[in-house]
Amino acid sequence: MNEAGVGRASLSAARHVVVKIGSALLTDNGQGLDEPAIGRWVDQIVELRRAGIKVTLVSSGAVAAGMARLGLTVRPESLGELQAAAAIGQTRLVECYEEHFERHQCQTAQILLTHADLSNRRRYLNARSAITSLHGFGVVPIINENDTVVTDEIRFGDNDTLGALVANLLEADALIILTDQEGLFDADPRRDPNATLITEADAHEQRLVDVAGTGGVLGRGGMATKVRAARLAARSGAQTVIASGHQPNVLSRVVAGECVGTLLTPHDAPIAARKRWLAGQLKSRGTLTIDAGAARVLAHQGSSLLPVGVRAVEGDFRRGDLVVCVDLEGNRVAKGLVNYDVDDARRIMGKPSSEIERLLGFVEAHEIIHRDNLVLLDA
Ligand SMILES: Nc1ncnc2c1ncn2[C@@H]1O[C@H](COP(=O)(O)OP(=O)(O)O)[C@@H](O)[C@H]1O
Ligand SMILES: N[C@@H](CCC(=O)OP(=O)(O)O)C(=O)O
Repeated sequence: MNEAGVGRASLSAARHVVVKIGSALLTDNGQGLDEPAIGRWVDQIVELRRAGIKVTLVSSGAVAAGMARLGLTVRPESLGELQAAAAIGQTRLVECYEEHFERHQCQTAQILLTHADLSNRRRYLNARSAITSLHGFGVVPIINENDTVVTDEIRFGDNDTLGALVANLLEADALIILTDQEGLFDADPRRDPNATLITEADAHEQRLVDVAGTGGVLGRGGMATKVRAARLAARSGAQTVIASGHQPNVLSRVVAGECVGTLLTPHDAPIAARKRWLAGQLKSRGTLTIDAGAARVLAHQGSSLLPVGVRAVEGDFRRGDLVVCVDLEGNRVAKGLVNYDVDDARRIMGKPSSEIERLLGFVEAHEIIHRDNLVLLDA
């Protein structure tokens, strides 16, 4: 266990885990769902629940199941056909889980989320309270991306990212990513037979990004999105384990603290819930260019951003929207919720806060972004 209270041993204290099962694993050689394997994961999830651990499942497999039902052997390229395949497959996917959970008299619920659901604070909180209520009823939530309504610009695409954001949303202790490999290797084992397994690392180590490659034919993101997911999950203090879903009793073994797969740990204390929500946001509505002094106090003193530190304003945003702060060289420094509409922000930029009233006729706040609504970005 390290100074942040993480490590294999602490996994045995986990009370809520998010389990993500990837496409590469769920499909039986590309021939539809591997239903017996799904049955085995369900048995393991039920085991965890009997041990008093809440489990939220993030499952891929809709497109793969839909392809099998449509008799397609190649993943469709057109968005419409992919969405159709997902719509057909999602019902089969959830039905399959339901049949297996019913063997244990355990109920399930389907939740389909889009990026917009997690980027709008109200919808985010609604999703959280619905999932929390499901756990209160003893039901296992099964989450997937709502593939039939998303377009390329607004999709998570891979379910690793979705799993991490769900771990943030629910403040889960761990994100367990089950895939078709034993874990993260120091090279893609499908290409390099000498690749060795990384058993444990800080999620933020640069070497992880260097070794994580893309996915296979059925999976979307490969290891690159799993490492990114571990970093996102770390923001709410969750540890991530990447492990093979083919290993017998993998879930119980991970939660028992056994050395299976790759453990990626957070190195910082969890940040406030609101900041975690901010950290998960992908779409910004504008950019504030800030001077060197402002960049310094944001990064080193945890200060709010005042209008006086803003040099330029771009975009089309309203009060409350998410904007990115860049320094004079264009490096992304922070993102946060802005207190003024774009035109007002332009009028007050570079000015002391004491002049806001004279310039606008009202004062919404002295800061252009309050530090509670601001999160720093990794360099
Ligand atoms: N360094 C690495 N270690 C392990 N697997 C890797 C690595 N780099 C790339 N991969 C590939 O990532 C694949 C798993 O990702 P992906 O196909 O997206 O699966 P999933 O659908 O389970 O998310 C593996 O089959 C493997 O070939
Ligand atoms: N939402 C998609 C899953 C996307 C996907 O395959 O993601 P991943 O399992 O992370 O490679 C589906 O259900 O087909």
